[in-house]
Amino acid sequence: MSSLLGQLPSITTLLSIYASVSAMAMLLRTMLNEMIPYRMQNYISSKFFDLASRCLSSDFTFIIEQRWQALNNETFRVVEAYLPTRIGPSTDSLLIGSNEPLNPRVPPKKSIPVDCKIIDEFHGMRLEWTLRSIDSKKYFPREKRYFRLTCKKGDRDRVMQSYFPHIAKTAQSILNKRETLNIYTYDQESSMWESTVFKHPATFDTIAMEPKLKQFIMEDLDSFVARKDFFEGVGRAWKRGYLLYGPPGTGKSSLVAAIANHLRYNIYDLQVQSARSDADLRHILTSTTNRSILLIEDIDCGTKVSHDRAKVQDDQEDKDDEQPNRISPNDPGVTFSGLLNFLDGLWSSCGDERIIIFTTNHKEKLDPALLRPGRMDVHIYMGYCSPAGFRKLAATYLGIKDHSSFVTIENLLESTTVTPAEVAQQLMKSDEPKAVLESFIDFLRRKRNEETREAGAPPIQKQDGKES
Ligand SMILES: Nc1ncnc2c1ncn2[C@@H]1O[C@H](COP(=O)(O)OP(=O)(O)OP(=O)(O)O)[C@@H](O)[C@H]1O
Repeated sequence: MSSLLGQLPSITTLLSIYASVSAMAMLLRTMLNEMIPYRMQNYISSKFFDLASRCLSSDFTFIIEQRWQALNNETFRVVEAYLPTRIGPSTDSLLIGSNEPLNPRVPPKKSIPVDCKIIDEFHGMRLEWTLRSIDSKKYFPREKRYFRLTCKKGDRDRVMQSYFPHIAKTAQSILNKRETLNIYTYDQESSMWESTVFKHPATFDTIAMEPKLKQFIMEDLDSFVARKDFFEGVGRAWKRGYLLYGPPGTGKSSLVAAIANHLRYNIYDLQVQSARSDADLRHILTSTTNRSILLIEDIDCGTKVSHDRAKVQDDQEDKDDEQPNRISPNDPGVTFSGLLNFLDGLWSSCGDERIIIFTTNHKEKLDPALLRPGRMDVHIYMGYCSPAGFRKLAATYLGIKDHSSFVTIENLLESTTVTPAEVAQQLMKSDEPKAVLESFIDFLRRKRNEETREAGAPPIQKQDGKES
C-alpha cells in the first residue's frame, strides 16, 4: 500500500500539469478565435451539438414540406386534413374560426396553429406533430410551412408502412365529405393562392338550359370522375377541358358553380395576367390541388395570349422587338405555347382529376389550337333563353310549373333574344306570380319590338292597336 502511494505523482506535479494543460487550452482557444471567424465557429459548434444530440437521441423526425419536387406535396395536404381530427386534451392551443353567419349552436371550425404540438397514438406508437413556419426573404413565397413528426427510431418503418397510409385514407374520406368548398384566387404580391369559402347556390337543378344538354354534361362529368383506370390504361392525363361560350348573362359562371357543387371540387380562378412568365404560370398551376377546377374566365379578354395567331399576326409584325404573343410591354410574359403546354404538354400530367374550364363570349377570337380535343374536350354553347329554360327559371324563382300565360311567353321567347339573366331579373320583381308574368310579357313585347325596329321592319301592331 505504502509502495503504491509512493508511486502517485505529488500534488505539486499535478498542479503543474493542470497549469500547463490550461495554458495550452487558452493558447489554442486564442489561436482558434483569431484564425476561425466567429460565425464559422458558431456553425461548427451547432453542427457538433446537432450531431451529438442525434446520436444520443432515440427519436426520429420526419419533415413534410408544402412542396415536393416542384409540385404541391400531397402528403402535406392529407396531414393538414387529418391532424384537426387528432386534437386532444394535451393540445395546448388551437386555431378556430368560421365562415358561417354566427349561430350559437354551431361551434367554430378547428385548425392547427403554428408551433402547436399534437400527440397522436397509432398501434402503440406515440407520434408527436408540430406545424412549423419559416419566414425568409430568400424564398418565394416568403412563408414556408412544414410539419415535423417525431417518433421513436425503432418505429420509423412502421410509420412509413402503416401510419402514413392510415393518414391518407382518413384524410381522403374527410376531403370527399368536405362540407365547404373553396374558391382560390392568385395573389401576385405574395405569389400564393388565397382562398375564400365558396357558397354559390347554383346547381344543375337551378340552371336553365336545354334538358338534353344538361343531362349530357352531368353524365360526362360523372363518367370522367369514375374513369381513373381508363385514363391510366390509355396513357392520358386524368383531366378534362370544357369551353363554355356564349353571350354575357347566359349562365356560364353559374354553370361553373353548378359543376363545382356537383363534383364537390374547389375552384382555382386564374387571371392569366397574374402570371409574369411561363415559369410563373407553371408555378401557379402546379400549386393547385387534385380534384379541383381550374377556371380561366373570359379567356379572350385582358390578354391576347389565347387569340387566333393568324388574326394577330399583322399586329405582331409591326413590333419587331416583341416575342410571339407578347403584345405590349404590359402584357403578361405568358406565351401561347406556355399555355398549351399546360393543357396537354408534358406538364399537363402533373396532378390528377383536374377539370379545366375556359369561358368566353367570343369563341371565334380564340386560336383554333386551343380548342382542339385534348385541350378543350367539350364545347358548350350557353345561349339565349329557350321555352324550356324559362320553365326552369319560373320553377326556381316563382315556384310554379305551369300557368295560363306560359304559352304566350313561350311564343314570344321563340322570336326574342333574351338572356336567362334578364329573365331571372324580371322574375325577381315580386313574389306574386300573376303580376310578375304579366310584367314579363310586357317586357318581352317591348324587347321584341326594339329588335324588330333595329332590324329595320315596322313594329308589329296588335289588333287592339298596342305594340306587341
Ligand atoms: N342559364 C341560367 N340558368 C339560371 N340562371 C341564370 C342562367 N344564366 C344566367 N342566370 C342568372 O343570371 C346571373 C348572371 O349569369 P352568369 O354570370 O352565370 O352569366 P355569364 O354567362 O357567366 O355572364 P358573363 O359572360 O357576363 O360572365 C346569374 O347569377 C343567374 O342568376
